[in-house]
Amino acid sequence: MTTSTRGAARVPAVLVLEDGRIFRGRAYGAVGETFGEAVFSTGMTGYQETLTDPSYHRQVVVMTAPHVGNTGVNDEDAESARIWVSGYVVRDPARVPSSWRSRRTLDEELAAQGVVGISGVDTRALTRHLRERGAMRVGIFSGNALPDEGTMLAEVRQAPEMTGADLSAEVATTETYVVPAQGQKKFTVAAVDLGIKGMTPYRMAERGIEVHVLPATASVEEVYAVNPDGVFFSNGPGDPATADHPVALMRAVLERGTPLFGICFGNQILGRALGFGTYKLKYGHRGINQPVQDRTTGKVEVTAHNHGFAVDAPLDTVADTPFGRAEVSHVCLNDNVVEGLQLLDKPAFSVQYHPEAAAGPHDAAYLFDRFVSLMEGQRA
Ligand SMILES: NC(=O)CC[C@H](N)C(=O)O
Repeated sequence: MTTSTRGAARVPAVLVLEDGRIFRGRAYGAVGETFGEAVFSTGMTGYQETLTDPSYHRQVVVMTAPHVGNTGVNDEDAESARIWVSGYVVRDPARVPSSWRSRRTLDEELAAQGVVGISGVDTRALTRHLRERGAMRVGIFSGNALPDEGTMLAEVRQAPEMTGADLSAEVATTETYVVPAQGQKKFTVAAVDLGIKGMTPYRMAERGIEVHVLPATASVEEVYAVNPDGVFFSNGPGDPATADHPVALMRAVLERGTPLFGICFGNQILGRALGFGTYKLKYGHRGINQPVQDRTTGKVEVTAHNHGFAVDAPLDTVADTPFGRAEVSHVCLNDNVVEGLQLLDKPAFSVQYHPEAAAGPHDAAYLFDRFVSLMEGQRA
């Protein structure tokens, strides 16, 4: 059993929002200072997957679940090789984790990876504030001698904004690697890594797909050098309005008519490739309990989300695009945000949420089967 050292718990910490609101608490994880965009996640569980999701790069994640760290940190559930959140905000951290898989406490893991957090925060009040005012920049400062409030606020206001941030290259692989198909190999997919989560190639591999994960900077030639049956565009951090290279790459794939699937950032890139705009949501969707309707079947699914931007596409008309007709295939039932796109004249579709479900319910796993069907259709 692992027990927490809880050494940092006696050190004071302050959370300073860019609009001047301040929350006081205690250090959690590493002691120091950090900056990012304050966002909240409504997942009751799955914190290890959240922390290691590269799409959270440069974001300070506020957990709305009041009790965090209960199952410690294990060696199996990370979605990438490191924690990507720039800061972590919790109300009441577990004092002693309890799970047969736990190897370390969350407090220890955050400290070991140098991630500055804060505990003892009224996360309900903070979340309500972010819902009212929108996601904004934030700083966490911990230590026994903290700067005065004016100095901290000035530092927060100097931190970079999420709008206009081009971050994929900071998180994506620089070398191509292959995730082998499980069982008999049926298809080859070129997956463009914009910040991919580990579960995504795994979901393809378990369907007989050999996945070649390529850097975000991959050229059209590099994509087609693997002789793909399908091309995949991953999730990733940052503002999709900056993703000009992936948009150009995707247009080349659409031109050739290769089956195409995109998740999250990949959905925003498909939106842009088709000529739609993207925009920043007031406070985004993050968590594992978001209702989405698949308009192609009418079915409602409960899904995992992590997005701060969305595609601006017409909800009720079929759009004419440079690649033929396109429609909104999925919509969020909370706020009517576009959650999926599909082309009617080409084998291409995408969703704004996370069918790989890490963490989250498995309702949307059928989307990987849809991708397989597109590749089968292309061979027939
Ligand atoms: N998970 C993702 O791919 C997020 C996409 C994009 N960075 C957003 O916040 O909307």
